Amino acid sequence: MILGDIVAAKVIQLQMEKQHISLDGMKYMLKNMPSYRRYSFKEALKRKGGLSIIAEVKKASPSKGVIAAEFNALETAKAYQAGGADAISVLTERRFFEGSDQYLSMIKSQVAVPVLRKDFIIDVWQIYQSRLLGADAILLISAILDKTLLKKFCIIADMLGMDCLVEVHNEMELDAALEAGASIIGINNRNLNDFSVDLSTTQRLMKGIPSDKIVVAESGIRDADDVRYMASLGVDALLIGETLMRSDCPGNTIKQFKKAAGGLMEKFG
Ligand SMILES: O=C(O)c1ccccc1NCC(=O)[C@H](O)[C@H](O)COP(=O)(O)O
Repeated sequence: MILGDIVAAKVIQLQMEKQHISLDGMKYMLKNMPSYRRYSFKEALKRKGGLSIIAEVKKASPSKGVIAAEFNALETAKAYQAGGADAISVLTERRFFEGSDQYLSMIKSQVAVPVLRKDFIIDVWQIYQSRLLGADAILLISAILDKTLLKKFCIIADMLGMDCLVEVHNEMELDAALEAGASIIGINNRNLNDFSVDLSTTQRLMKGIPSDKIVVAESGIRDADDVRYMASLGVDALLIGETLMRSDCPGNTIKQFKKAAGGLMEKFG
């Protein structure tokens, strides 16, 4: 029950972090600090004749352990940008992914594409914190938020000028995301409870998503064939972590993937 473990650890972490800075303290800082340059995550994902790629900075994961032993978050993000990534996802969760809030701030200050904060958001405090760290967008996981919270979190993020990628893995979670008014839906091909990956999850759930939504296929994309498969389903964007982290030249891999998707779109329109 890994998702439950991650959330339980997050509750404890938040109890400690909130002792250092209150929600009001964060609101004060947001009002008084100079704003960073913002980039629209949503605009970056809209199809411009090809699939958009969200490239993920991911040192480790619960399913794979350490993915990148020689890890440099900033250099990885710069390589992603150089390869044409449309947005960069930064895992900030510490215990299970070896992420860091500092990676997000550092990357935000050095790249000129939208930055997504990838964490397990369960509290309003984290939404304000994401904004302070420099996020252009945040991940909201439907499986760990009830409908009311999901809607409330989307509204707060919007108020703070951030987009939400609302992640779903089944029909029930998709209904909740749509009810919450999500405009960017992430279909996670990985079951977060048993780690199994099935790319046909995207194919199945795509059918229930209205055409005005932006769809991101997440997890398990390994090669150009997977990219072509996703492009054939009509998704707008791909979220890719492990494959890029393991690549000797992630920039080239992004270029190859974009070419693979572009070729298919030219062929089928
Ligand atoms: O990646 C995991 O093992 C994992 C386990 C439990 C909860 C979340 C998990 N991953 C988060 C993600 O959604 C992925 O990092 C992201 O979609 C990229 O996936 P991949 O390309 O397969 O690295």
